[in-house]
Amino acid sequence: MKVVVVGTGYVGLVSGVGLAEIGHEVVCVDVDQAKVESIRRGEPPIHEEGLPALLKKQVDAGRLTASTDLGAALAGADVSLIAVGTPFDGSVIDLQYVKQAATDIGRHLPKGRYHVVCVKSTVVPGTTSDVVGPLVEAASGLVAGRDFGLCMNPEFLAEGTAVKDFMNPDRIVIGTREARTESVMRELYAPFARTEVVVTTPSTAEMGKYTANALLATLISFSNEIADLCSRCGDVDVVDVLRTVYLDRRISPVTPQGRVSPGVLAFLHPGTGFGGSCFPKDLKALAAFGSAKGAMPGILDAVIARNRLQPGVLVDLAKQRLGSLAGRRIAVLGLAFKPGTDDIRESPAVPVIRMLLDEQATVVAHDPIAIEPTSRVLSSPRLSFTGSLEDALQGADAALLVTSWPQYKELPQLLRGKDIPLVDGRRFISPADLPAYEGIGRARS
Ligand SMILES: NC(=O)C1=CN([C@@H]2O[C@H](COP(=O)(O)OP(=O)(O)OC[C@H]3O[C@@H](n4cnc5c(N)ncnc54)[C@H](O)[C@@H]3O)[C@@H](O)[C@H]2O)C=CC1
Ligand SMILES: O=C(O)[C@H]1O[C@H](OP(=O)(O)OP(=O)(O)OC[C@H]2O[C@@H](n3ccc(=O)[nH]c3=O)[C@H](O)[C@@H]2O)[C@H](O)[C@@H](O)[C@@H]1O
Repeated sequence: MKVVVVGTGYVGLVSGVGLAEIGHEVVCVDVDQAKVESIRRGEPPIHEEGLPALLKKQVDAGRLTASTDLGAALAGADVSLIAVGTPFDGSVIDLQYVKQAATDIGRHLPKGRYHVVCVKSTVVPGTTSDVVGPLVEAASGLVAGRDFGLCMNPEFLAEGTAVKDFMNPDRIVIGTREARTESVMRELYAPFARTEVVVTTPSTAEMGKYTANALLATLISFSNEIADLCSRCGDVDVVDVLRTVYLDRRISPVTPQGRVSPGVLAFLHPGTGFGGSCFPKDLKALAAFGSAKGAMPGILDAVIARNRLQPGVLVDLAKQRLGSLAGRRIAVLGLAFKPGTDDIRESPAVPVIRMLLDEQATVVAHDPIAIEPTSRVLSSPRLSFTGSLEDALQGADAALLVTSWPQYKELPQLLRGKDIPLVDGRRFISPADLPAYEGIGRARS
């Protein structure tokens, strides 16, 4: 099939490369000329494990091309996937990019063939049917469901593991009211024959995507709230508390050997809170959407509120350990919102560093790949960056672990014999491996 992906960010580019890998002819379209040129060279504009090799392979094979010319790209295409950003504008979801993409597609909709317009961006219920469909109809003069197909197909990949996630989907959700569109989408994903497919309405698909993110974020804030209670109890450690809870067959899967396996535990680590381009904005957009519909999204509001507190919890732990932070040298370990990416959007490292600077501390920030984007949003005469973990620890009064980069597993070895307490914002290091350890959700040592 010929597929056009509109918007070549994390979702668009990874989906495009993945669809090319399973045999489709893909054109990645973006308004950003620099991104298009980078993709044409076979160089991903984003950091994502496995993407450079796969992109190069598909570009070299001629299965994936990139363009700013949507009209040319759409000629002869079977499906277009809208994968543009859907930010939160402070009060509601901002659909300007989705609307523009829908209108642009409508203007160039292939005539004389059944083309499916599919929304992959995360959008509030009703967007595909009530916004995208009418805009494509208005721009094309054609009728949705009769002349062209309309579909919502949410994406569940996570940054850092995006390629692996796309190539091994847990489920495929096809939100459409049309049998013909369903069969086009089934053909698109036919190589993922073993994956469960949920066929439903576009609005249900939209709501399912938000609900998946909202549940994961709720589990994180729930764990963090319990962690806060644990830290006030003395001799209680949240890690074992959560292990006790989540090793329950009603929550976690049972292996063929009959043992309950970690399940959701494999994902959950109490800590500095969730960041990234999705959980924060999706939770806010869903809560705002609910309020506008007359619902009372109290749980969603509480999830957001708890998350705002978490960077401060980490800084407070450092203060409890060191007393005043004024004039102290603090190593902040990790800037990316999670390991495996150089994305710092809504990273808790940013408020952590701001709070440390407000406390008059001197900050040396370490990250293997996210220094450049962070230095564009944070600067102070008391803030420096380094790509060397040893340099970050040199002369530090304390180290604050914010992102669980695998190389931080070496910290017990690097800190041996040094009087540098580690304040673990991800419960990433075993307390037993360090003489001076503070961790979120654990009575103070
Ligand atoms: N980042 C992630 O891990 C995931 C994101 N999502 C959702 O997918 C959507 C896209 O997210 P990201 O890929 O992170 O966004 P992004 O911001 O990385 O990329 C969006 C791209 O769309 C381009 N664009 C904007 N308007 C355009 C237009 N009219 N025509 C062509 N290109 C246009 C931008 O230049 C940009 O390259 C969002 O709704 C997000 O919530 C869903 C699952 C995972
Ligand atoms: O809709 C999206 O954009 C995506 O959002 C998340 O993916 P992502 O934000 O890339 O990464 P996650 O691994 O979910 O982590 C999000 C944030 O939560 C934090 N987190 C995660 C787990 C945890 O226990 N505690 C915690 O604070 C991470 O450090 C990170 O800051 C979801 O996991 C994806 O399924 C979804 O497709």
